[in-house]
Amino acid sequence: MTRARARGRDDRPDDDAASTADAASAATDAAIAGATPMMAQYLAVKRDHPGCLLFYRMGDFYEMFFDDAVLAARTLDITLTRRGQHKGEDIPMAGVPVHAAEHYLSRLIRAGHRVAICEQVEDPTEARRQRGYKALVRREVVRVVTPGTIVEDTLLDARRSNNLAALARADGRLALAWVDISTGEFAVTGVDASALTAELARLDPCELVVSDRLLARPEFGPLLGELGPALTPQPAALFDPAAAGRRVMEHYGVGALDAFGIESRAEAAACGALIDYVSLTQKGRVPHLAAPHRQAADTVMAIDPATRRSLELVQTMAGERRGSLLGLMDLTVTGAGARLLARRLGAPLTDPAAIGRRLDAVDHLLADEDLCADLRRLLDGMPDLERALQRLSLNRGGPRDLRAIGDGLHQAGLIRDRLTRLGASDPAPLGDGILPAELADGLPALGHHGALAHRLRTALVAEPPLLARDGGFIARHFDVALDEVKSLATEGRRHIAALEGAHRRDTGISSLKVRHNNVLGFFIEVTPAHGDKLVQDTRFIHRQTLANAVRFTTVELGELETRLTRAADQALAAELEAFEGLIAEVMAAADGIAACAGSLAVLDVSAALAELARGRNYVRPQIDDSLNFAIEGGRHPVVEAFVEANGGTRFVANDCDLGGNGGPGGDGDAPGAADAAIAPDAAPVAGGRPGLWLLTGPNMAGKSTFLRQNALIAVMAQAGSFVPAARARIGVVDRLFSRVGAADDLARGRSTFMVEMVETATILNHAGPRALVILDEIGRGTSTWDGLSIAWAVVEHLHDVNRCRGLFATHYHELTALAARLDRLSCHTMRIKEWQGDVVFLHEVAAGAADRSYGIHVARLAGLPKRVIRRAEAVLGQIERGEAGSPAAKLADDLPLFASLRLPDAPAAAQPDPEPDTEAVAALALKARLAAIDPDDLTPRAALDLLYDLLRDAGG
Ligand SMILES: Nc1ncnc2c1ncn2[C@@H]1O[C@H](COP(=O)(O)OP(=O)(O)OP(=O)(O)O)[C@@H](O)[C@H]1O
Repeated sequence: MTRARARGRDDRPDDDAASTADAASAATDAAIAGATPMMAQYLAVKRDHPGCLLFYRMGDFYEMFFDDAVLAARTLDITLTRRGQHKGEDIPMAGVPVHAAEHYLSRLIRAGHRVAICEQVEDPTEARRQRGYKALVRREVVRVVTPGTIVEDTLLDARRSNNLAALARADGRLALAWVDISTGEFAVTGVDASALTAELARLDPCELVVSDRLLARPEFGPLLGELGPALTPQPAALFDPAAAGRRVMEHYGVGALDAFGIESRAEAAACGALIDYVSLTQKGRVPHLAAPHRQAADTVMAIDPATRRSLELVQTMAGERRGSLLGLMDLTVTGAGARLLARRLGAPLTDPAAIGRRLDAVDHLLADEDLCADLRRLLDGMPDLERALQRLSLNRGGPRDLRAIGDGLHQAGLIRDRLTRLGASDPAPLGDGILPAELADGLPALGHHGALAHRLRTALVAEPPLLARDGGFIARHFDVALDEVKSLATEGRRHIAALEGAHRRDTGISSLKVRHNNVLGFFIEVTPAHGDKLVQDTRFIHRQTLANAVRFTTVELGELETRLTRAADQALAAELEAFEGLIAEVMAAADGIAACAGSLAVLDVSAALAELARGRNYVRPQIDDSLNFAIEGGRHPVVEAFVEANGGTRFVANDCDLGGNGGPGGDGDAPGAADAAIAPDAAPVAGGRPGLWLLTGPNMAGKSTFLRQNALIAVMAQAGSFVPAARARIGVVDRLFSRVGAADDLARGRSTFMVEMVETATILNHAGPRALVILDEIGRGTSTWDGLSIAWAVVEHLHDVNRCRGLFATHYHELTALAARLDRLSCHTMRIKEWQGDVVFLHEVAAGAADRSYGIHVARLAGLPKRVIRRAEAVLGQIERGEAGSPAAKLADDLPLFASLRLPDAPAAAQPDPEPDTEAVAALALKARLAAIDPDDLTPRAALDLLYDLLRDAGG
């Protein structure tokens, strides 16, 4: 469903939508009436699946007609042709071969389309036998492929979740439910309208199902419309809370929703709508889904979409995983581990005890290097249990998935053995070798599957084919009857070889061969030179003459073939029966297998984070309920890796202390209720510092890097990872805001400055005392005075109203004057050294304020022409010299901003808004222009032109 479609409904009442749908349906009915039987069947199926491209099965092809064909030809770059006529007009047609359909499907889905797969549901020969030569084969849609309902490996990214979400509203409350069909995870949460975009940004669903009625509401339509092709409107009836609740209870066979912690009718509606939608697209077949897990709204750190983007948590601004925080941190060795790590990083926790549990596991595996290495070795190459299970549960799996489950469960047993062996053979570095809860709790799920693993591994050959219909996947000795049928087939092949030998002897043609193809079956082939000889021989029946071969058959060969085919059919039927039986055994253990897969993912993530901490020298953060934010020797994880990988200088570590005096519960050193989460060897880090740092310093000195690294450290720590620092103590951050770097949003008609202001407004309206706010160069996108005024007021607001922890980087050095008045604001600067007229960036953060920006120095480094640099230096010199008592100072004096500096207690609204002194501005500009002239550089002609210009500008 496209954005245009979704948008189009925004301002349309439901009745109109219904009447449009009725009109479309009436038009289709009329079209069906005049069509050939096949076209009538096609049009009827198409009518029943609005909004979908229809893949209509014709023999070995899926064919598309009319507009579908035109669209598919354009998207897939395939030939657009014609097939017959409809109402006197050619029917456009495009087709894709069935064996390559997945490839084309993936491209259509990625392009935002939905595809209904319409299969032949009876054998064409049977149809003709029953209903005559012209009988039309029955066809049905067996599945609707949408971005959120795919499970095939070729269509999925192994290391990314594929969330399908549903948004519901009931009794004025909103709820979001989401499921990853490829893994079976299912969760639901209540959500505030104000937090909806943040929540959707976290889940990053590839498809969002929403009722058309909700979409028609002005407060949701445009907002959700921005999700573009991922939006799937559905009739409001799908979201009826009572019916949806019943659907959930039915699906799980429970009598009440309390078992899942589902609290509101909106939550029930979202869960039920999701199950219904899956069932609709899978034509009644719902895959294995874990029971919905209810996530309380405040258990994860809220991070809005702009912050996620600017911090490049899971992908860079350019959309790459490489170069993002996840790209750096992801040392997992399994797809399930990678998906779990991405989820954790996207949703850092806020409960110190839960974070501590994760950190304990990392700590343990960091200390026990052997265990960590063994786990990673055993996990490496582990099949994707979750996804194999889901494919099997949807009847879309193959023998390879069954074998994957057998191998995965077997490997899980080895991992369990290795974990329980701990203490007996290991030095047990943490004292007694007892596993931390995060790892120990997963142990039971890893066991108990030995018998099933053994059965699957003995039933299936080591490398089975992808599709069951190809046969040849059941191992020898698994089924005596099958072995017998198979030996018949093998024997038959021996008989054929013997027959070939006999015919060669009889005819004296040594080049005679018995061959096989799909059209003729088995046949005898000789070269044309020997053809006549066999034609004369009555035992040989002529079948075909080609340029370089003549083909025959014999009665004996025909009989042998029949015996062989029968044996092969029997063998395949027996294999398919065994296949179904094995799937049933796997599905009976589905919950246990899913739990096992979950435990393996946790182990993979814990071991990967331990490996990361070891390799990069990260430390365990101390997380508690205070309002501290004390980082000693912090580093930017990604920039550090980049600087060091490129043979540059070492990354300079910096402290950041936003300790929380003055805030609620904000005693700097009191660890609060979360002592359990504190690392055993951690000593308290100094607390009680002001909450807001104003950071000034030259361009390129490392301000943005410093800002970002502190935000990233908070994310990493609360996601349960060690952090790049010498020591870190963090009172949980409940919301993270970052406005770093500028980007315009032309698609939404917003300029760079507008985007900056919208994002700043979000922060000022939502940041509470537990938030961490990172603001970089607010106000730079407009004129100097406007920008400075805005930055000034923003700092005051953050300090007085939001009272949050924050870092504010700016080139407006004038802001440092605020520190005298705002007690929680302290000034810091990036240190540099001036040496022989050059500037050396030390990348060190120190107390104090910068006096200049050295922008011209950076411009020189960037290679601006010498002439421009000289001119810029002259302009700057003039402006700086003119500061005292000059028109510039007068101008500054007149501005309301500085007036408020002089009278800090006067309410801002009471200040008059004097007109700027335009004459002073003109005089200043003229002076700057004159100072920038280098007479030796001018030709006589240019000098004359300049003189005329100056006279004109001066009004002469
Ligand atoms: N602590 C550090 N140690 C080593 N190199 C650093 C450090 N911080 C920053 N750098 C290097 O300096 C470069 C510039 O840093 P950054 O973009 O943070 O500067 P900035 O002060 O924000 O600049 P601007 O004001 O121009 O935006 C980085 O790309 C990085 O290579």
